[in-house]
Amino acid sequence: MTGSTAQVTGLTVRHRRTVALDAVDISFGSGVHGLLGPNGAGKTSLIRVLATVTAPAAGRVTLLGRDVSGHVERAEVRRRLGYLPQEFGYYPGFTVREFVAYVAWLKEMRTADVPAAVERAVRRVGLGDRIDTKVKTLSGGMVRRVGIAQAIVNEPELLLLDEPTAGLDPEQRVEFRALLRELGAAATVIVSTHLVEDVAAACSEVTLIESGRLAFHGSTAELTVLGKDSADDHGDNPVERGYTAALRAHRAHPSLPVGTRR
Ligand SMILES: Nc1ncnc2c1ncn2[C@@H]1O[C@H](COP(=O)(O)OP(=O)(O)OP(=O)(O)O)[C@@H](O)[C@H]1O
Repeated sequence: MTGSTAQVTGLTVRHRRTVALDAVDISFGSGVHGLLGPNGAGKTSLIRVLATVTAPAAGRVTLLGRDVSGHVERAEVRRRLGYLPQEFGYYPGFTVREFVAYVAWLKEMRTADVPAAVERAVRRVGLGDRIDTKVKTLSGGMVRRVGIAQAIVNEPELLLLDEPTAGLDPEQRVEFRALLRELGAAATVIVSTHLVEDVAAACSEVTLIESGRLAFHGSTAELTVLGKDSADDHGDNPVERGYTAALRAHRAHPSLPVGTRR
């Protein structure tokens, strides 16, 4: 892994009395990173901090070489990142082209570059033939793909996708994983998912969060080995067994992330 694109140290996020992330240290370099963990583990909280949507209660966040506690740095970083929120809002009267172009404008892309960038992003998510369709008339899975198109329109160096495969049918998921691998060749891609198959198929690195702490950070191959070495056989495939083994090891010794590489 070369230099880190996103790094957090001592990251603490609170939602009123709930501690969503508890002094987490982690860094992400180029490639596709899967973010896994049980419901309520803190995945969305981490992605929202990396997207500069939420300010942490404590800790330092460095994205694309900039400390984003300053608003000038934050504005610069926002132009260079892409973000698909878990619940993504859109203007229903907009066509796909209008909506993705609107996001390009928000990211302050050069006006002359926008039309071609919009067409390319929409084609990459397989919606080229729907580009002039109103978003509100599309299926849930297609709307999700519009969400991915708006996240990649500026060819981001850091791409954050919160459950991008939710609502996609099996064929779309397979195509989407191929797109993820392609995007990960040039950028740092962080994808939260509940589907261990997404991680096995598309991610080179895995970060497992549990109760606001890091339970595992390493390569997908390392997680798989953990599953092979495990005495119990919970899970239908090697990565699922690795996931269960890492969670159990973390629950037994919560202060020791398994496989952590700095
Ligand atoms: N707006 C909020 N107000 C209060 N508590 C919140 C809020 N958002 C998240 N939380 C709490 O923070 C913790 C972490 O939530 P987060 O959404 O980051 O988890 P997650 O891993 O993304 O979960 P899921 O897999 O269910 O999407 C949970 O205990 C959750 O209940």
